[in-house]
Amino acid sequence: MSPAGSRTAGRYLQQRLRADRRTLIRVLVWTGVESLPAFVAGRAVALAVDRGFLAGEPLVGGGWLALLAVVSAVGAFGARGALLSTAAVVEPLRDALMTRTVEATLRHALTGGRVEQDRSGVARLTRQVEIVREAAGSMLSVVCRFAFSFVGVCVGTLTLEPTAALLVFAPVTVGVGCYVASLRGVVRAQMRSTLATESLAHEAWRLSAGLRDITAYGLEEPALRRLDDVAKETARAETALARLTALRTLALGVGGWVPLVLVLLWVRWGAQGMSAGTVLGVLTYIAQNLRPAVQNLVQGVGSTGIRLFVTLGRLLDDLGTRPGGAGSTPAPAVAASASSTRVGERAAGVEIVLESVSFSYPGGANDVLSGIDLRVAPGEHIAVVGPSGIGKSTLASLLAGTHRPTRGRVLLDGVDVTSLAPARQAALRAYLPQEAYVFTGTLRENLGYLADGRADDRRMDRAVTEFGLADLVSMTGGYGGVVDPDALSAGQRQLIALARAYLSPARLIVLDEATCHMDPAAEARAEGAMRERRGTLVVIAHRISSARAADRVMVLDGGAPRTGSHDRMLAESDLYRDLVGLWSAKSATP
Ligand SMILES: Nc1ncnc2c1ncn2[C@@H]1O[C@H](COP(=O)(O)OP(=O)(O)OP(=O)(O)O)[C@@H](O)[C@H]1O
Repeated sequence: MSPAGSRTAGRYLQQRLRADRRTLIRVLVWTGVESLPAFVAGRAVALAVDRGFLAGEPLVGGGWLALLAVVSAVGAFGARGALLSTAAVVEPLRDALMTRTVEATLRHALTGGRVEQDRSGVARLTRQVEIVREAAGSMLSVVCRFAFSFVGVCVGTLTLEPTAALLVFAPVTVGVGCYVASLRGVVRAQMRSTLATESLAHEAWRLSAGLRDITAYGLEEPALRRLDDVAKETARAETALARLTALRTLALGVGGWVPLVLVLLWVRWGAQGMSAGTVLGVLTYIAQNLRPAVQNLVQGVGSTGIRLFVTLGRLLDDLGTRPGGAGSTPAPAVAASASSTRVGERAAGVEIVLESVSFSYPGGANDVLSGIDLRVAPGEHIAVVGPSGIGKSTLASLLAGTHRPTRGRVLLDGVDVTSLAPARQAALRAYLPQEAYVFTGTLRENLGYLADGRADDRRMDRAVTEFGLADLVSMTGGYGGVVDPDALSAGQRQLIALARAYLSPARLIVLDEATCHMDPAAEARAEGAMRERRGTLVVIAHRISSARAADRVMVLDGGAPRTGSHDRMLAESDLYRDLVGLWSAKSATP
């Protein structure tokens, strides 16, 4: 991602919106209809109170409220139109990005690129395109709704009491204005933080890959200094981002709460002879319409908006600056492991759906897992975290079909996993528990055990490079050498099991702490290779690096599980924050 990425993204979005003005106007018209209640709500409440209920005319009061109900129904109809017209803006954007992705891939393939690498890259870019589509739709709705609600509230309040309108208009303009002005900096800080995190991963990877040479040449100190510099830059970038993100709360406070406080103070001490209906009307405008609109705007722009700019910036960077770049967007740590060694035939991902899944062990008094709902998209990479004994391994075995839910269903590509014949199950998914299974036999037999006879030496070479098994191959004297499981370390056994799953045609891989006996560098390398392999990946994580690298984290805490990105879970889940703290402390302990 180049630093100009967000500017490129902004220009691209502007071009797209300008090119389709008519659809954009439709969005505005429908959002206007949707926002009608914001124009009339306070006024209708004021009239209902003053001319109806307080004037002893309940029918008149009821009539005004009924009118408000009708306007709300029209607003709901408008919401439908707004949604459809937003889709009409966003879908062509998605199509255009997809077309560029496919064109770039074909161009690369025709000019001698590696088709295998492109395939995996297209999957990654497709995911990015989907993120852009969702975020662009959401941003368009949020911004248009805020604009109409703000105008509606100002106009409505003006018709009720001009001074109150000023008390609303001024703080919202200041709060939202300052926030919008700070956004450029926030996007830059977000990009800096993303780049710094990636550099850190890259540096750590380089270091671990070259450890032997570093020790041989006595270069430990400069290598550590370099890593230290990158780590410090990451810390600085994260701190700067956190500071700017705090502005969001300030903007919410100024734009959302200050108007309410000012109006209440003014009613108490400044307003002369203001009717009860007018006070209620103004408060209705603020509480019902203005505050939610400000909140949605600030939160939406702060998370979805930034994601949109950062993702689109990266995507355009990859498609534009590297015409053949459709296959070249892995994070550097992954890219390093994704050398020229790719498995020739890649599996497409499995869709996982959990429908109200509960499970208790026979004789157990309570459910270990209760009412879990989850959808994992094909090709998605999800990390499951939670305290010891919460049911992570149980969940893994339910996904693999080795346990049957007490209630609910686990569907793989729409089929109940427990209804699949064992051979079909085994072909669809590879499930690796903590203790890896290695048998007395040749290394070739061990590695190719799940590959259905399709793992030739060329593919095995690739797996060996990906997982750093070269030493083991020399130790056994080649693929034909016999492996003695008792002579291997637990980490070596896990590497063999991982390489075996990697070579299998399984479209779902479930790793239940399957890397727990490896050192962090070997683990990062192995998980990187698994991510590159495409297919759906579920990792029961026991290190922060696994959770950070996943598309989504699922936090099991005994209640309904939460899922979201690493950053989102950090912000939303106390338990996840605690776990991350614990992991960080552990990894810092010598
Ligand atoms: N075969 C079993 N029979 C009865 N209870 C079991 C069995 N296996 C696990 N449990 C219990 O189910 C609960 C969840 O266990 P599970 O191994 O899924 O948790 P976990 O979160 O993966 O733990 P850890 O992080 O320590 O691996 C625990 O209370 C455990 O004692």
